[in-house]
Amino acid sequence: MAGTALTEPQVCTNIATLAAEALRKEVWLTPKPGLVDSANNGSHSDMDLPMFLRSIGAITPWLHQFYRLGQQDAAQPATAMLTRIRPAGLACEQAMFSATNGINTHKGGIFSLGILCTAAGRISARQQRLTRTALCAEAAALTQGLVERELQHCRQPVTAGERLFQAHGMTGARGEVQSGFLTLRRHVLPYWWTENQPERRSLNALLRLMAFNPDTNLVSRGGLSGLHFVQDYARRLLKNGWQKEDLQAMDQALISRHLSPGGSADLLAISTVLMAFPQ
Ligand SMILES: CC(C)(COP(=O)(O)OP(=O)(O)OC[C@H]1O[C@@H](n2cnc3c(N)ncnc32)[C@H](O[C@H]2O[C@H](COP(=O)(O)OP(=O)(O)OP(=O)(O)O)[C@@H](O)[C@H]2O)[C@@H]1O)[C@@H](O)C(=O)NCCC(=O)NCCS
Ligand SMILES: Nc1ncnc2[nH]cnc12
Repeated sequence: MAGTALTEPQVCTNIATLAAEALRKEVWLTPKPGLVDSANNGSHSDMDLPMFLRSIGAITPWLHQFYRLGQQDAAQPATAMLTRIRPAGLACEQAMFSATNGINTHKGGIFSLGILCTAAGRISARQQRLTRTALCAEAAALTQGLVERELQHCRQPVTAGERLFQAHGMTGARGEVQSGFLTLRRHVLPYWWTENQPERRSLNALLRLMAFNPDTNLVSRGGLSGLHFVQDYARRLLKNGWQKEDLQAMDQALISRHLSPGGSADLLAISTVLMAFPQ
């Protein structure tokens, strides 16, 4: 799929399929520092590639459901949509947990891709052109005020994201989606075509994500020093040029520190989906 933007009618009915394909492409991509891939399980003792594939199979029907909900409720104001789709989001999370025996493989990915599929449903129901710009703007509209409502006003932090907002002001997945995927639009998508070979293209995009994405997984596992270690390492490789051997060495460095850029892995799948659309 990489390298060719499908014609709009195909894309607007296939975005959920695109998203599932992007998740499978992400987990098979190898070598991914600290992450599950076809070579090893990265910094994870409780996840492997077959588990990720089962998880993707479980959440795929829900990605189609998010698209349909977006179509059905296209006339609803954007700010009303999160409440309307959250039950599907939570049900999708339960489907993931059932497929993984309770392991969190794609919680962040469900949120980001669920919003994106909902956005595509709304745009296509309005007979508007499906573009990266329109999708990112609609995703931002659907999550407007989410950080303020769920993080700034959070009294008792429970999740990593809530704890890290209070400790460091990190907004995680919520902030990324609410900004219309600003990290991707600024640091990843403009550089997508600098690599001609599809595998290097995805690996370079992942490196750019590790260099610039404020990944709450890294901070919840290794503190701010863990995030800065990964960002500095990735920026050095981007500056000096890299080969697969460099990523294999980085993989060992992250594994030895129990670091996993799970948020960046999610955003790699999001980037793959967005790049199937015209600007
Ligand atoms: C909206 C929520 C999803 C927010 O959840 P939470 O309060 O936990 O907030 P975050 O920490 O911000 O995000 C959760 C996951 O999002 C990914 N992520 C992290 N940073 C970013 C970022 N900067 N941009 C985008 N996405 C980001 C990341 O997910 C991936 O990593 C997880 C696997 O890694 P691992 O280290 O194993 O994670 P843990 O199991 O937590 O650690 P260990 O126990 O193993 O040590 C996996 O989730 C990947 O996807 C963050 O983990 C949520 O509150 C919510 O509302 N969910 C309901 C669904 C819903 O609302 N749907 C509506 C429409 S679909
Ligand atoms: N390949 C991967 N390894 C670990 N966490 C992830 N989250 C999303 N994709 C992942």
